[in-house]
Amino acid sequence: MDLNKKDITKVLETITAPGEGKSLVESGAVKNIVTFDKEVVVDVTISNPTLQAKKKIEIEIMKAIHSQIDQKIDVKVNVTAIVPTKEVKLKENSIPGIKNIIAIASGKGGVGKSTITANMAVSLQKMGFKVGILDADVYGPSIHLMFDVPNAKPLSVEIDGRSKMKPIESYGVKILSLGFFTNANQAVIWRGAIASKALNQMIFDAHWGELDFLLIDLPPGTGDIHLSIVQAVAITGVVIVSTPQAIALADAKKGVAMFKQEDINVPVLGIVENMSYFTPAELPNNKYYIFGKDGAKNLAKDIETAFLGEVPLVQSIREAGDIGHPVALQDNTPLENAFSEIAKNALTQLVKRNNDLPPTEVVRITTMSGCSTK
Ligand SMILES: Nc1ncnc2c1ncn2[C@@H]1O[C@H](COP(=O)(O)OP(=O)(O)OP(=O)(O)O)[C@@H](O)[C@H]1O
Repeated sequence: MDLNKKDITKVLETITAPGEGKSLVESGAVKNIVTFDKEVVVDVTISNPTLQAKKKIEIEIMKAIHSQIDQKIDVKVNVTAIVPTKEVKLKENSIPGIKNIIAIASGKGGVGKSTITANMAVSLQKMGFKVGILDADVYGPSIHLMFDVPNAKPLSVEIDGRSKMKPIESYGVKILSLGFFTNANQAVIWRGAIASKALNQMIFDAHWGELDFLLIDLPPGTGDIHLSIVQAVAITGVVIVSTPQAIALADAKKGVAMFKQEDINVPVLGIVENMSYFTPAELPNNKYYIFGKDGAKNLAKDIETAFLGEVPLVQSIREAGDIGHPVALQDNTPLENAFSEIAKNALTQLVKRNNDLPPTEVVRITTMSGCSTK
């Protein structure tokens, strides 16, 4: 029996592309099919970069060809992951060299927004991406502490005849934090216009170089700084962090509503649930749902956004943050895996967002009573 491309295409039409709801053929995932005698080579691309996802699709294709055509066919599948390096054309206020800007927000304070930002950055860096963090948390910048560079002072470098601020690099992640410019012992005076100006400088007068991702650690709540940032840069998407506690969820909902507001219109990539349950070190199989169970998961369902994953309340996460060595730096531990799963899920949502939606526009305030992008 001679194989032909048409038969193989028909088989591939019966397989759904991961996370797409369309067939591999319809979604454009099939890049090439070569048939020769009893051999077939299929090249496909998927958005999930994990080995697991690649293996899964490879096996699915093999099984389908064997069961629908012939067991004896020698099937070779080449799976490539499309990483979101496709530059989203930011209409204006883009930062040259930065491909995706992801804001990390929470409604309530202290829910672990900075912890999630730091660990997501490390996970993405470990996957081979170029990552930067802008710590815009005016009320309590902590990224410089979590990356063990508490006293670093960014230097100025000359780029094309202009003086630029050079981010501090730690664990392969480039960092600019309001914490570099404030004294930890003084009350935070970065407020309103001063904070906005400092942020603008850290965004536009910094030499970030080439970055796949710039993560912005926002202050908690839905205040002026958020507005300053959406006016300053076009944010590709926002990740919301919440604990499962009702009061945190209510605030997270407000945060989501702000980003989804027609005039602001920043796509929400999904929700991360932090402090999902407590597991004591001496009882590693026990889970205590201190703040309630599945709250953020249910919220994600309610507001039709993706659930990106959960992180337990574990003493070592707090300790790692305090000593400036994020847990995601560990190798093959459950916590490292939890954070890398969250990073991968966020990536999948980002690829989807970049494929399906137009570039985000910056927000312009036109009247005192509201905002407008026009
Ligand atoms: N999953 C966790 N397990 C244990 N401790 C955690 C966890 N997540 C965060 N923490 C700890 O809780 C505290 C608050 O976390 P973090 O600073 O990340 O929160 P935040 O939301 O950024 O706070 P803020 O509102 O001040 O910006 C920190 O001491 C951190 O180490």
